Amino acid sequence: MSQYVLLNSLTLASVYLWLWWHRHIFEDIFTEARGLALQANEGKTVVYSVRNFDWVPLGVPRRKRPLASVVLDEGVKENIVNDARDFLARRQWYVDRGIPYRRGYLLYGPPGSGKSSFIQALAGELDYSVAMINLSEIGVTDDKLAFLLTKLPERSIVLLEDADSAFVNRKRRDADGYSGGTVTFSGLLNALDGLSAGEERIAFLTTNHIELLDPALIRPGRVDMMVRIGEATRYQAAQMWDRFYGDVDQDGVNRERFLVRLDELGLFREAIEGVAPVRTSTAAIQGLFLFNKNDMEGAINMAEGLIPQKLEPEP
Ligand SMILES: Nc1ncnc2c1ncn2[C@@H]1O[C@H](COP(=O)(O)OP(=O)(O)OP(=O)(O)O)[C@@H](O)[C@H]1O
Repeated sequence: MSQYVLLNSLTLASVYLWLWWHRHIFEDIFTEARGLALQANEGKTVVYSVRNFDWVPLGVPRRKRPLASVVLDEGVKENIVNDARDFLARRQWYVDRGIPYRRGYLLYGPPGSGKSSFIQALAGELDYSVAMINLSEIGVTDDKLAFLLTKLPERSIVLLEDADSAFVNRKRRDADGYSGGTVTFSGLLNALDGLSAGEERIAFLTTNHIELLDPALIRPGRVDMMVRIGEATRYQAAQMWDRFYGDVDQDGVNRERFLVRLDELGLFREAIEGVAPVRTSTAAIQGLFLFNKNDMEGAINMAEGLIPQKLEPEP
């Protein structure tokens, strides 16, 4: 029996010795696995969403969206991209002054104007992932938000969608003491600058309802830059045309016809007192061009469809 125990101990000792001797193999395996994972995600943007109390990749990593594919009004994209780049280059500046290394952006405007698309493209450009939370979702409570922000995936931009819902919830909570299992105003502020906020972070908040937000949000570190991403402008319509038909409309004659048609429809006219201006979204223009792939004439003829129609009530 004792011989058996001795043999077992010797075997165990030699296994440990072998493992210790070859410990670099495991380091190599981990390094290689990490390298392979990085390689697999090269040229891709990982988008994380929340499942229970964790960040999980949403589907497979997407091919990086080129910044050029998001058409914002003149200079808007460049301003934000330059600001983010400048922030990333100034880490030491923040450290030296003991300032939390954080930057916050608020993008607001109507649906379908390219806010989310731009954030995804920016993440790709900076080689970051996107960690996305929809604040209007039931179940995303203050505690959960705070917890999730303590464990953001490495090199990720945090995207807080529907920021206005935190303010709507505050009103609801003030009225009946119940927040309905969603994030409150103080929960959002804590997430942005409380202990859970972490030392290092780029956050984007988006909303369709700027009028519901509280000015307390606009403080350095919480929101440093506010940008309206609005309805399509003439400049954007022209740029989008070129992206879709530029190779077949090299002299731009049809682009001009398209823009004149939009002018006739009153799309870019200034608001006149008492009359709401007619506007359309960049998403709608993209839809029109997708429907008329390789068919410029079709796109011009169907331009009227860009004007939002009022839904008639059912009889
Ligand atoms: N400015 C734009 N440039 C390029 N594509 C756009 C633009 N705006 C909208 N799109 C297209 O329309 C669709 C919706 O856009 P996106 O989700 O980015 O809009 P959003 O402003 O974030 O909307 P929401 O406020 O409803 O979240 C996407 O397919 C996107 O490619």
